Amino acid sequence: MVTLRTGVEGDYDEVNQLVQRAFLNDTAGREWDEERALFEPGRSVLAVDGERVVGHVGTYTRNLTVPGGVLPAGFVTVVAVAGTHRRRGLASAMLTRQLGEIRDRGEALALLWASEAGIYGRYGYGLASRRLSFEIDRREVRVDGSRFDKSRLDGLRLQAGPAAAHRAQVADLYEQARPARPGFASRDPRWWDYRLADQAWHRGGAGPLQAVVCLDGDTPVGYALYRFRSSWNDSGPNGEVGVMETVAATPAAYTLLWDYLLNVDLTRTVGLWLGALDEPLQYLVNDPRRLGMRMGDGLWARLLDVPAALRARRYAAEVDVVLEVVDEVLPGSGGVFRLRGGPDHAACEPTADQPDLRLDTATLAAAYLGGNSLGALAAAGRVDELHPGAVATTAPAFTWTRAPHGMEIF
Ligand SMILES: CC(=O)SCCNC(=O)CCNC(=O)[C@H](O)C(C)(C)COP(=O)(O)OP(=O)(O)OC[C@H]1O[C@@H](n2cnc3c(N)ncnc32)[C@H](O)[C@@H]1OP(=O)(O)O
Repeated sequence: MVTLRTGVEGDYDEVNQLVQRAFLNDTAGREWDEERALFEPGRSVLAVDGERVVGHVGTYTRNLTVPGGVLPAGFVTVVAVAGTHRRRGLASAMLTRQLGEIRDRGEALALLWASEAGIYGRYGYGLASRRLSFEIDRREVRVDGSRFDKSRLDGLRLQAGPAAAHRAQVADLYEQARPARPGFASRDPRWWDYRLADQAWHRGGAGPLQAVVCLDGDTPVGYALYRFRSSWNDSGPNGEVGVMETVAATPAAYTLLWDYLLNVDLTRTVGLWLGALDEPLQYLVNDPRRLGMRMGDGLWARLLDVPAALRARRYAAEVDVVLEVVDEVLPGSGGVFRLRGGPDHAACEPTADQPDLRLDTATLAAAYLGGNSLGALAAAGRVDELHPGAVATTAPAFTWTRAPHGMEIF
């Protein structure tokens, strides 16, 4: 008989074996130091068959940036069920229990990256951000100097080297940028160990992790993390630059960093898999079509305490609306709520007033980070307009200056 239990410290190795098998990974030669340090056993739900671990869902404790605010969230991870025990409801049982536990800790939302996009909608998760990936034929693309005032680059310089050598500068810059970008997550030292992990298997056939830091005088104002992949063919050099993340405090720093990344001798391709939907690069180059952009799904969000989540963010325009939120998985998390918000305030409480809009919790989650328009969701039939005109007055408030950006898989 399969039962569920909370994880304990000694579970890591068996859980990890289960997870690696479920993800079809070849584990030969891999060490797990960075991943092990992130394991929060008391936040894991395990399915056990006798002594054997046959299922697992995990949660990390981190803070998430939302439009105009930062809030604690449950970062859901390593969901796996043994091949011998699938399609009998184990993942559903673990994921539902986990959502209740996250809510009981006072975290207003859960967040995850989905291995397959068909899995999580049934549990009330909505696709809250999308990513733009780039595969750039770098010889065809250049930063277009005619599009900006080149004098803004005066005084900037670059330093490049192994990422570990630049860790302090990179972490400081990320920390400065984090509160302003919805989708960014807090990174304590364990998360930096994980982010900068550089064993052979982390490299995926490319070289060691590199950093390039942009300095204004002596002040760091931006960085990029990347790897080179050396390659040659009959025509000569065919190397790649694989960009992991770029963070810049100013447009000038961003411009100089990309100019550097696009101009590495002996490379032909520059790739960025987890770019933002509003990645400024697309507005900076001579030939955006050659950036090889493709859209994919990003962060999935699940609201657990609707009023707390709606109070935690700010709104691009003044809004006063009554929302009926339908939650069939966790009925206690749904209800009718009045939201009053604006660029510098937000209040949200249950109300007995008549709703203006009715939507399910996954639809509200999809709009929550500002990455999807309520108008577009309404056009898909996912929002019922109970008060004429309520979509048009509410939708602008839920947008934000920048698109939500999930820059790292957790
Ligand atoms: C946040 C993350 O970690 S994402 C990683 C998810 N894990 C993986 O992809 C690893 C490989 N896959 C697995 O380990 C398992 O197949 C899991 C965890 C995805 C599902 O586990 P199961 O115990 O089989 O799921 P369970 O039996 O509870 O099924 C729940 C529902 O999800 C559906 N489902 C399961 N897997 C998938 C899928 N890959 N795509 C679409 N639907 C799926 C089932 O059909 C079922 O639907 P229903 O409610 O309409 O009947």
